[in-house]
Amino acid sequence: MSTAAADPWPAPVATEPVDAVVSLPGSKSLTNRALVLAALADGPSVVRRALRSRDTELMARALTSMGAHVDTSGDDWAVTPLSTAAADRVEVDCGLAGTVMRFVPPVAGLVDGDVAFDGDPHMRNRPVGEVLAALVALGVRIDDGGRGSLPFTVHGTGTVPGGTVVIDASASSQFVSALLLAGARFEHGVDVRHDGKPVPSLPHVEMTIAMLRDRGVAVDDSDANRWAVAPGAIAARDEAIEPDLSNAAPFLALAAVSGGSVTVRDWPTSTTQPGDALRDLLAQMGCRVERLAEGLRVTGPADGHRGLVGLDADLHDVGELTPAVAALCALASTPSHLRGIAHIRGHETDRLAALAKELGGIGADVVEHPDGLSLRPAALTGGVFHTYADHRMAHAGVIVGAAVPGVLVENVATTSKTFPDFAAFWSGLL
Ligand SMILES: O=C(O)C1=C[C@@H](OP(=O)(O)O)[C@@H](O)[C@H](O)C1
Ligand SMILES: C=C(OP(=O)(O)O)C(=O)O
Repeated sequence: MSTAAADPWPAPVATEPVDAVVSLPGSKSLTNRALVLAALADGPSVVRRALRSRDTELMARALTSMGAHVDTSGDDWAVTPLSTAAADRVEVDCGLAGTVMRFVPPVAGLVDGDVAFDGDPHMRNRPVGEVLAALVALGVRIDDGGRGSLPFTVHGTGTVPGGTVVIDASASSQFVSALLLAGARFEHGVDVRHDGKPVPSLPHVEMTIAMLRDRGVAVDDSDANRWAVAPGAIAARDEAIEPDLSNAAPFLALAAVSGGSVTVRDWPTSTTQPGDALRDLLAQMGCRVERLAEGLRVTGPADGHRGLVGLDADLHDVGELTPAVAALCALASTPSHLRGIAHIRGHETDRLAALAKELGGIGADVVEHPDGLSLRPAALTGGVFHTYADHRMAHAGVIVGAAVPGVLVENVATTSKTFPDFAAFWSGLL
């Protein structure tokens, strides 16, 4: 049962070193890929330990409304694939989920019927035009009123010719993943070539490729900036979802700021999740990071955040870790420079602007750059920390709030995008 947290929410302060072992919910990125692939598969699938959160429930609903079936009643979600029957006019709510807005339109092309997409107000600002233009080039009819953004309608016919397409995926790796996930079901497969500034979050493309190969799909990624998916069946799978390693960031950060230890159970020994980079980032900041039989344990410096050293890092590949990492940098005792993350201005909010404003608002010495942030040590104070409906801004707020009395996190409930009952879970650790 979820309980409504106060708004703004007084973030609990870690008055002593936290010592905790936590089991975290499943990965958003793995769950939503597994659901899409199951909907396109050659038989029924099971997605075990699926993440139950707003983004994954929106995905389950989108696929079900198009004619697949996702049974979300238990922890293991049974998926019956899409049928070839015509769908009635279907409406897909993308919420604020990039994975729904980008991954579902190629699937809609494979449905015989109209699928209308819209989402939260801010979702209309998040980029998707490259995916729509690519689908048009691959033979799908789309009406987006010439905007290249939500709302739009995909007029599916049940088949997509596919073939070669050139896109600029510098705004989001999800553009590439979207085309690859459904590409095997296009008549000629898909051959995606990227032309533009470097693709961010490339580990997420590697995650897509690994999941496709695991389902028997042939993917050629031997050339940089080119991914070719051969036409063919996508095998049904029974797969367990790993814990969400990006959502581990605030919990491991809690060890770092309190000078305690937090162990995340079931940390995979090998993974495609970019959150695995936290091991290295936290070690660079002065934490002890150990793999134990129980999971991954992070121990903060003896004097907590005062012992943290700043970070000079290019986060281009792992941009979604920026809010939590920036919060730690604001608390560190030496300067930091986070670079290579211009693209996170297109995330749930403009994260560079939001972090500069909100961390600055509680006393951080932070400078916003076109592609990053620099932070220097400063004494932080309490105050309201706005989240802009961004779950990871809420994570940043609770991290600084664990170290600094009087931080009030506005709309902490927005964490439900990728984590059920976050505020209650967090309070239980402090
Ligand atoms: O494919 C995915 O599951 C994701 C890709 C990344 O998106 P961008 O490439 O837009 O950064 C990441 O930030 C997002 O949280 C999840
Ligand atoms: C960028 C993110 O989400 P989305 O999948 O909505 O793009 C994120 O979770 O940090």
